[in-house]
Order: sequence, then C-alpha cells, then structure tokens
Amino acid sequence: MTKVAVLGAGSWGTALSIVLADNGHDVRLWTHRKEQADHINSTHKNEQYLEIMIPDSIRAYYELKDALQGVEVILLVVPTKAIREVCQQVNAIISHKPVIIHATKGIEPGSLKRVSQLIDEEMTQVTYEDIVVLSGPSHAEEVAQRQPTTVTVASINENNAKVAQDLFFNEVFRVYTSNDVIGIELGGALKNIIALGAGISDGLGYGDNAKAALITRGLAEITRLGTHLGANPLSFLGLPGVGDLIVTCTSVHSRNWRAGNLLGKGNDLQDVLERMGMVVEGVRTVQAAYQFAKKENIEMPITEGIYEIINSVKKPKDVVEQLMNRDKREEMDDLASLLRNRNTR
Ligand SMILES: NC(=O)C1=CN([C@@H]2O[C@H](COP(=O)(O)OP(=O)(O)OC[C@H]3O[C@@H](n4cnc5c(N)ncnc54)[C@H](OP(=O)(O)O)[C@@H]3O)[C@@H](O)[C@H]2O)C=CC1
Ligand SMILES: O=C(CO)COP(=O)(O)O
Repeated sequence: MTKVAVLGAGSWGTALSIVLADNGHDVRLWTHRKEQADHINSTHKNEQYLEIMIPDSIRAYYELKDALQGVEVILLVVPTKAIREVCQQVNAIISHKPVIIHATKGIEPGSLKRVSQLIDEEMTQVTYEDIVVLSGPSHAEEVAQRQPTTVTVASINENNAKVAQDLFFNEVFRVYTSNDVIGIELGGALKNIIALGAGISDGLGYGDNAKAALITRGLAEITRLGTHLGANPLSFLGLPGVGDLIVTCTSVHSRNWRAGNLLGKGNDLQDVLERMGMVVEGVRTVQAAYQFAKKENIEMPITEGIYEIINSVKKPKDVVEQLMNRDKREEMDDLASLLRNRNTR
C-alpha cells in the first residue's frame, strides 16, 4: 500500500483517486474548499464533478499539510493555470522527496512551458528528470465507472515511470510506460485545441468527413510542432497522441468538444465557459500554441483558426472557408521532410 496525495478534487482527480483506492492504496484527496472536503467525507459523493459513489477508503482533506503528511507519491491534477500556485504551497510544506506524477494537460501561455517544466520551476525538492506525466484517452466519467481504459506514464527516470505504472495498473486500467515526456505532454495539451475544432465543426452542422479531416490534419500539426520541440514523432501515433485525439474529438464527455460544439452553434465564449462549470483547457492552450507557432515559425493553420475564433477575430464559418481554400499541396510534404531531417541529425 502506497500513501498518495491527490491534489485537485475535480473530475479527473476524483476518478484517478478511485483507481488508486481500487488498487488498495491510501488515498488522500485534497481540495482547496473546506465544504467540498466535508461533503465528500460525509456523503462519499462529489456530484458537482462526477455522478459516482466514492469508495469509503478515500479521505478528502482541506488542510494541505495533513494531506501531505508522510506521502510517498503526489499526484497533481489541478488545471494548468493552478499548477504554479499549488506547487508553491506544496513546496512550502514538504521536506522529503516524494515521487511527483501529474495528469494535467496544458501549456502555459507567455512562458510556453509544459506542466513538468512548471513543476520543476516551482518545487525545489523536485528534479525535472524525476517527474512523471500520466496521459492518454481517458475520460473521468468512464474511468470512474471502471470501464476499460489505457494510458501512458512517461518519465526520463525509468524507475519512476515503473513506480507510476505499478501504482495505477489494474484489470480495467492498463498503463504503458514511455520516456518521451515532451511528446506525451504536448500530445495531451494540443489535442484539446483540435477537440474544440471538432466540436465547432459539429456545432456548425458539418459531418463526419469534416471531423475526420480535422483529426488527421490536426495530428499533422501536433506532430510538426512536437517534433520540432524535441518529441519522438512515434509518440503521436500512441495513446497520448492519436488515441487521445480520437476520444476527445468524438466523445460527448469531452469538455473541449462540448465547449466547441456550443461555440459552433453561435454561443458566446464567456457564456459557454460558465455553462461548462469545469476546466476547458484548450481555450488557454490555444493561446500558447499560437504563440509557439509564431515564435518557432511552424505552420499550424487549424490552431491559428481556432485561435481566431476563440479571440473573436473570425467567425467559425469563415475559418472553415479559410482552411479549405489554402494553397494546394502534397499531403505528406512537410512530415516526410521532418522525418528525413530527424534521421540525418
Ligand atoms: N476530466 C477528465 O476526464 C480529464 C482531465 N484531464 C486534465 O486534468 C486536469 C484537471 O481537469 P479536471 O479534473 O477535468 O478539471 P475540473 O474542472 O473537473 O476540476 C478542477 C479541480 O481543480 C480545482 N482547482 C482549481 N484551481 C485550484 C487551485 N488554485 N487550488 C486548488 N484546486 C484548484 C477545482 O476546484 P473548484 O471546484 O474550487 O473549482 C476543481 O476541484 C486538466 O488539465 C484536464 O485537462 C486529463 C484527462 C482526463
Ligand atoms: O483529456 C481528456 C480525455 O483523455 C479529457 O478531455 P476534456 O478535457 O476535453 O474532457
């Protein structure tokens, strides 16, 4: 039995706590709202985020220092915009060196840093190489119902990746390992932008052809930027790449798809975000990806179009027209040269 503090009691933190509790671990689920901790402990429910009974063995905490007492593993699962703040709070409390796993999917606008880089910056006890990221096609709603799910855990520290694999692995939650932290983080963050696009396309009334095109050409963009930033291109063919792209672009559970769908139907972004009541990471990540594409001079027309819609520069229909009328080209043009360049390095 491992003592694990799960920081973030939203849908994903709750679902992953259930996996850990099913595996017999001592799970402390931390929330920054006292009334939520009391509610979870007295009712074993967190219905604001998930319609599921929470195992009695999971205890919710409001006091962070109590939640962190003697833990061997910390699982960070707050939205990207809260990562720095939560890491600073943890840093002020712990003096030991637990294994840090994060399951957050985003990139910070401005700094253009991935989540593991933010953790590394904020936590003095942590070394970048030791951080583990957990990612893959895994909606909280299905994980909490113990539906078959596969994810990947990646770390430069192979031992820590195996620790994470053993911690979560069970008969309905299959966990693979990888050492491509950059690829796994970027795949998870960037697919949310394409999922917004898929939702917009559905909201506009376009069909499966358009969505399949967005998924495929979106994957080309993710691979283009990711490989440029040092990821292994093969990672984008894996669970945290194409796997997560498919699930997020096609599932009604997806917050990003749902938000996009409402935007495509003509709703205002602020209204949409208020209606969602949960984090829609793609809205913030698209700002970062757009900045990345400009800074690194990477062609990302879908990302650019979603950026223009989110920032009310263009209407969804105009972006579709813009994408369909780009210059004619060979499909594998840039990806083939990207792989060639990589091989000769
Ligand atoms: N939901 C899913 O299926 C999956 C989500 N993810 C990723 O996991 C991350 C979290 O998503 P998810 O659980 O869905 O988000 P939710 O919106 O469901 O929950 C976010 C949780 O974080 C809490 N929180 C926000 N800011 C802070 C803060 N400053 N300090 C402490 N707690 C804070 C929220 O508290 P409050 O209730 O007060 O707002 C809430 O409990 C995202 O990066 C997402 O992309 C990854 C895979 C699957
Ligand atoms: O990352 C996810 C599934 O793997 C969750 O995506 P959403 O945030 O769009 O629900």
